[in-house]
Amino acid sequence: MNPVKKLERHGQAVWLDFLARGFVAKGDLKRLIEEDGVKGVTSNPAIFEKAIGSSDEYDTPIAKALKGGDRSPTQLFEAVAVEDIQNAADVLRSVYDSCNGNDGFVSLEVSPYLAMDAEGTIAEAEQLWKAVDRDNLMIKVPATNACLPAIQHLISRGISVNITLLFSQDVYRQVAEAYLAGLEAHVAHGGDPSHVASVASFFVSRIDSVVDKQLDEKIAQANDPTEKERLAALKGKIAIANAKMAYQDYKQLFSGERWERLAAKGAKPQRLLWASTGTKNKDYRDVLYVEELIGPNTVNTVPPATLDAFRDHGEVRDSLEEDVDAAKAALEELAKTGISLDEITADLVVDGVKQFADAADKLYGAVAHKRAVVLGAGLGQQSIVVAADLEKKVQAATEDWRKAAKIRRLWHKDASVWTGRDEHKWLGWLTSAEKADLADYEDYARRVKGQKFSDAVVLGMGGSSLGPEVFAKTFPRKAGFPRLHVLDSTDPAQVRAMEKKIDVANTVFIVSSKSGGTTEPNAMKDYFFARVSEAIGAKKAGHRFIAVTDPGSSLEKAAKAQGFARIFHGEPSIGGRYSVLSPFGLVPAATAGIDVRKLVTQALSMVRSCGPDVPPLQNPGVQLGLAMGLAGLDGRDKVTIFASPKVADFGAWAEQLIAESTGKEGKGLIPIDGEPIASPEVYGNDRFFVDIKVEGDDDPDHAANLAALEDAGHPVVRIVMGSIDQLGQEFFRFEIATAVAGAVLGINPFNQPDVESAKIKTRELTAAFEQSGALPAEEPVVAIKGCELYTDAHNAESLREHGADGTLASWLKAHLGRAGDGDYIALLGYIEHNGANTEALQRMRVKLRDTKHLATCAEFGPRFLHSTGQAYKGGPDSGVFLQITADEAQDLAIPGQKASFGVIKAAQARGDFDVLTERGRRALRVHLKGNLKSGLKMLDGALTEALS
Ligand SMILES: O=C(CO)[C@@H](O)[C@H](O)[C@H](O)[C@H](O)COP(=O)(O)O
Ligand SMILES: O=C[C@H](O)COP(=O)(O)O
Repeated sequence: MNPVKKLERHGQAVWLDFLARGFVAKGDLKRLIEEDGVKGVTSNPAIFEKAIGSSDEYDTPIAKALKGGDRSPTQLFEAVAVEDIQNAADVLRSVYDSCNGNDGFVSLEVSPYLAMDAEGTIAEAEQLWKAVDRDNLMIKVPATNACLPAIQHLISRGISVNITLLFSQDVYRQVAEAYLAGLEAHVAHGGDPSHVASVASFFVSRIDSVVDKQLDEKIAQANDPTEKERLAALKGKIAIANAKMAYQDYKQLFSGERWERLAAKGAKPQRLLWASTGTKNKDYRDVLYVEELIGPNTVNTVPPATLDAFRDHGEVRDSLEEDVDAAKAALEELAKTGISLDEITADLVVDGVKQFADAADKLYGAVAHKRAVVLGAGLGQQSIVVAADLEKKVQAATEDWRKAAKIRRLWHKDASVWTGRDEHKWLGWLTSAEKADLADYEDYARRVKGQKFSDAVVLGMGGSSLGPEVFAKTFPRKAGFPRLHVLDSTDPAQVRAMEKKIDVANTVFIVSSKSGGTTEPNAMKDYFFARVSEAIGAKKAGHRFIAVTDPGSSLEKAAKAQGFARIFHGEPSIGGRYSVLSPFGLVPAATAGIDVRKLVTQALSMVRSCGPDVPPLQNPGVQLGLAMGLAGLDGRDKVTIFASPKVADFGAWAEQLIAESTGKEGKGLIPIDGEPIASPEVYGNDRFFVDIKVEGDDDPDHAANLAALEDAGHPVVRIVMGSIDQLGQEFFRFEIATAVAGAVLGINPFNQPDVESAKIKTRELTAAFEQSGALPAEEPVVAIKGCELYTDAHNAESLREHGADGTLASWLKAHLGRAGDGDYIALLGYIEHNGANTEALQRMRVKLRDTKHLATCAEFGPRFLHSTGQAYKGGPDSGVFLQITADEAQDLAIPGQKASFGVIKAAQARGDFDVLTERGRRALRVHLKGNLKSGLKMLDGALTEALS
């Protein structure tokens, strides 16, 4: 008779420690049931990893699962695993029925990531139990300290449990106790225990692997041949002895009064299941861990190779209760050698969890990859090319992030991923897209459309304006909806220009401020509220205003008092620069008629791609963040962003995110946005290039330049969006990447301490104005025809030492001469942000870059104060700043305020400059007198001279 089948007569059930889709589908499982009397199947993360990860067998089922809509790797894995388990359970159903529910089980394990989390284990076990929905299912739960209560709880709910990763006799007793107590609770709640089954999976061969190794070490150290022999005699014996002793416990635990009470109600004993029974040591019989553990009411789950071997040459005898005394003696003998089985078994649990987590990482990585292949262009594509040394660092960090489960910890809001301060309070953005109330946005959009507004203007700064600005500039105007504009300035000319651009009587204003207390949006609100009141009457003016602000802010109070049409609440656990996929971005988007449902649905695909279940290697956000952060640590800290015409404004949003998040404590990344691409000679070795384009935005010259940069050894990241509808994906990719880069740099990416200090300085200056009617007087270090130069004594002295005298060019030359390798030069213009002025600054920055071969920034104040300003003040001391201010051609009063827009802007420029100089930064202010256009021309000329 087939030896496998013979085991049945000895009361032992053979289960198969293997599962794969085709194996069940092609009838192989059925054959083993019929021919070998196999009575069950066990699966574990390693088994699924082999089945799914190492074959293409699951490509079609995964693609099919994705047809119904995108899903996370966990959901995809569960979909295919549940189907596999159901199929196996259905094949085993006849066994289950013929054994009266005492056998014929198939086991599915909860995620090994939850091995230390009882609540998570319970939730997942209950969900899997429901999803598989088969009587002959067992949910596998590890026998960790944390999960013992979960075992008891699940049993008490009538869920059949296979307890896995069991090595020690002591823990086994606790597991049996959990089962008994769980059954008692089940009965107490009126449950029928005859429907509950359980096995305790006692791992065998792994014990010998470790014990034998330690014995070998001792044998090598021993001098006495008898001692060597004594030690050698224990090799290959301990795992079996340990299992035999556990079986003796089993007999005790499942007899006696307590048990009889449960048995009388139909309870089944929790059988011991021998797991890890494939022979690892080639010197041992390949059927060792089957032959030596045969006994009634037990299970042995064997891998296919062991099953084949046993069928071929296995010998059956009642071995489990043979020589129990010898087993006991072997364990005592082992203790005398100084090898601690308790320590070994405790370590094996930890190691077992790790092994399964490693397998799960591989499994989820494979599923994530298959998902990405199926989604194809539905997901923004990313490629990262870096030089070999940086690549090695990225690889090492990827492995470190995997081992330390950092992406899961990030999603679980574990502040220790960063500095361990209050980062956990600022992670609301991880789930903001998922929580978006799409029906409400759609309803709101319909109402906006109904009003037939000509324009919509967002009044806000930084995090409250840069996202909406990308929407406004990326999406074409939607018929029937207002044209979306953004105003983020206190520059009088800019405010006036916006007023001219719109039909004030027919415009909806979105006042956006998380804190509600920011100076600029409040000033802009007061200004336009007065203009609208003039146009349509004070009573109705509020109907044209919407507020987006965090609950309870001063803006909310004002909005209520002024009768705003609607107040949308932001989420206080989201910092401004991470808020674009929350009402701060989505309200303006909906106002402009952008399909918010599509935007969010698309964004969620990237959320899933960067999710906790996507290991670092396959996680695009983590990969980008690691590369960016590690390049930064290597001195390539100028993250230079090229954005193709269709998403040209993306860099302005990304630079705030990167600069404000990372630029602090003297560390950080300096984003460089808007520099036109050039050939490699003009760049230093401090660049990290990120190129983002929309499919179809092809420019062969740009592509050739980028390829040349890559060839020259610069790190180059290429991101290709399938369409502008994928914009939300890119917002999220960069958010995760920035958070990851922040962790690499060792800073808190969610605060902005130096933005606050400039705000304080500005408030002090405007308060002085309110009191005296003028800003405190200041003396230029030199007044030249057409301009005045300002700086602090320290900078002035240094500049004079470097040759600054009576001409603008000499001061510029001295100032720029202080910039060396690895530095950047920033032009900070407190002037109208318009086409002509942008062109003027761009001309100057390109000249600077091409002559000095340094990175350059061209920014407009006060907008950049809420963005890159953080890094300029708080980041690395590598900036050389040229602030540009100008006479106000025509100031603009703010209704109800003493200070005008011009005064506030001047105070902001001075506050900004004071903080820069107080921090010892290299800074010079040029104040242009008279006509701005001529002033900028003069500055350009002086710069050319200074650079010649
Ligand atoms: O726990 C059960 C069954 O309950 C098994 O699936 C168990 O995970 C496997 O037997 C082991 O993981 C296999 O271990 P090993 O042979 O790799 O040491
Ligand atoms: O980036 C954020 C800006 O400083 C604006 O802040 P706020 O939304 O609280 O007005």
